[in-house]
Amino acid sequence: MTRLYNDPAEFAGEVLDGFVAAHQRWVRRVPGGVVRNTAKTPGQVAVLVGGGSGHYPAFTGLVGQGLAHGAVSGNIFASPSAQQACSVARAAESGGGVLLLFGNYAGDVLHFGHAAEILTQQGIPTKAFAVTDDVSSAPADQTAKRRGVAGDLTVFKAAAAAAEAGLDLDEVYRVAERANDRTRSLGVAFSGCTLPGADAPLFTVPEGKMAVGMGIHGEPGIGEADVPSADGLAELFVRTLLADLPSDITDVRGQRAGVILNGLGTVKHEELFVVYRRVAQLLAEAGVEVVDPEVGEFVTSFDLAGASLTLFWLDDELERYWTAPADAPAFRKGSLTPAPPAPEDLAVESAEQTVPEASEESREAARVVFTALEAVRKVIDGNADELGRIDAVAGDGDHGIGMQRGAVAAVDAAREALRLGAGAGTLLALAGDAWADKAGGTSGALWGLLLRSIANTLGDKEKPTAAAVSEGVAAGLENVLRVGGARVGDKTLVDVLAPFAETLATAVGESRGLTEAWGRAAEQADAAAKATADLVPKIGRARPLAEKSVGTPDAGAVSLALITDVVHGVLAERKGV
Ligand SMILES: Nc1ncnc2c1ncn2[C@@H]1O[C@H](COP(=O)(O)OP(=O)(O)O)[C@@H](O)[C@H]1O
Ligand SMILES: O=C(COP(=O)(O)O)[C@@H](O)CO
Repeated sequence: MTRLYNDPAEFAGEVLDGFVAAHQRWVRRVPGGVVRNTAKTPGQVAVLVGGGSGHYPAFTGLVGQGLAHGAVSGNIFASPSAQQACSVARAAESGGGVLLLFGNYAGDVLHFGHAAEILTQQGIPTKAFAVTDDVSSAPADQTAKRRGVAGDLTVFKAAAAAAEAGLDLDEVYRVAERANDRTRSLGVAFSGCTLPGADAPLFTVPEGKMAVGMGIHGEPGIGEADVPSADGLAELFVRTLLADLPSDITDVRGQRAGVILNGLGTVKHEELFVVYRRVAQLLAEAGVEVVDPEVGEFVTSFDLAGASLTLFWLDDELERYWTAPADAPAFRKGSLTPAPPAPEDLAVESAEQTVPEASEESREAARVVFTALEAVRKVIDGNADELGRIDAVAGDGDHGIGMQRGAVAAVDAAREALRLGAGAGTLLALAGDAWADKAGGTSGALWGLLLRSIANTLGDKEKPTAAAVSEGVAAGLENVLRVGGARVGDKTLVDVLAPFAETLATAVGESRGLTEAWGRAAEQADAAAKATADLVPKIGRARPLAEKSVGTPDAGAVSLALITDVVHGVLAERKGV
């Protein structure tokens, strides 16, 4: 149980406030996260790490000399937005480019990837890299599909030490890639975690059993076993990881490895030491020489009772970076010369917002779009708990909360845009950007993209026609497919968006008005959302839990169908746009 909180919605922000207040020697707060509070080294690559909140010391606790230059911090269990990553990167960079490092989760991949594009376009060369160390989340021949868990730390540490050593961006990226290729982790859990404000755990593990292959969001494991002794757990960990070696290691005898025994929440240091005692014996028996082992909490999941073991197979270069000194709030090694405090004022510019000139017809349409967004906010509010419940079956249970944050932000941005006299296109674009920024997560990125795609075809000059709306939805579908990489049948919101876009285009092609065409498409969307219950997920967080998800519809598909339905209501009331 997470007992100490104020307003659960404010939890992530308040964690950051307290963390910064307690660690001013290392960090300062900037919009989107934290950066080092020490002077920059001109020309050094800035290594930024990031992800959702709820995993301390990942990610903010790893900011400091020898480790990350900054951390981008999302809401609980939801990736931060591209806007947040850009803001932290601008504050942290010092002319050598930026490397963004994060675990391999759809939302993180989308937002950090987008941030890398934006920053590079703006003249800050930036690369993004996703860590994939969790052996239980995909087979050895599909390592790119694996999740990032406690092995985040070995990759962050190696890349950051390479940056500190003066390597350029391409070289630091190469080191991150090499460290990731040589990192493997396995986790287990004995009970689930409860998010602040929730009255039940996100998942449960039967009494006396442990979930094997547990992820850091409490994604249920790939198997279940009786709770073993401490030695039994050490044996499971070591046996599994020695059977999943990097491709360039055939014999472990004589190899050197960094080791992390990580507590995921409520497992005590004493228990970890008992497990580590046997891990060390087993590795020694296998002929593996352990270098700088770490036993403690490095990536957590609230009150999840669980642990993970990470092996980091070293070569000379990786060993140099693994053992290099570091000084961060939650990770210290060796000794280094303290850098002077940051002298510069990192205050981020906040420009007065303006909107492009719009025609009266487009401003009239903007009022309808605003009403539609308000209706979206209401329907999401009313269904947030149910969306969270559906998402928890095979995901991380945050879909309702994420959609709520996005919809609220979109309405606020749209209200401000109306006040400034925006046309329909600009209003929807600003609403989409705010949605992506405040929601984070996979659906935040995709909803931002979808709204922006529609906004682009509406523009601010013409009265939006049914054809323009339909083209915008089609462009949105194309962009979601391109960026998200899902296909129809993968059990995502694409399974609703595709038939919705197709039905809308057909009905508009038959010269139906927007309201009627949208109504037909919304009916189709509702049926398509229900039909996702029969599908087996092939992408995203639900994939490793494919069978568990059958019988429950996809959360993102359901929320999209709800939204198309309420927007139809608004159009019908207004007799079309
Ligand atoms: N690659 C993808 N393409 C399209 N939609 C996706 C993709 N991955 C996930 N989704 C959608 O996102 C929904 C989950 O949204 P959300 O809970 O906000 O994300 P997260 O899993 O990042 O917490 C899923 O139910 C699914 O509909
Ligand atoms: O939750 C996280 C990312 O999840 P998304 O599904 O990508 O939003 C974060 O905690 C791990 O970085």
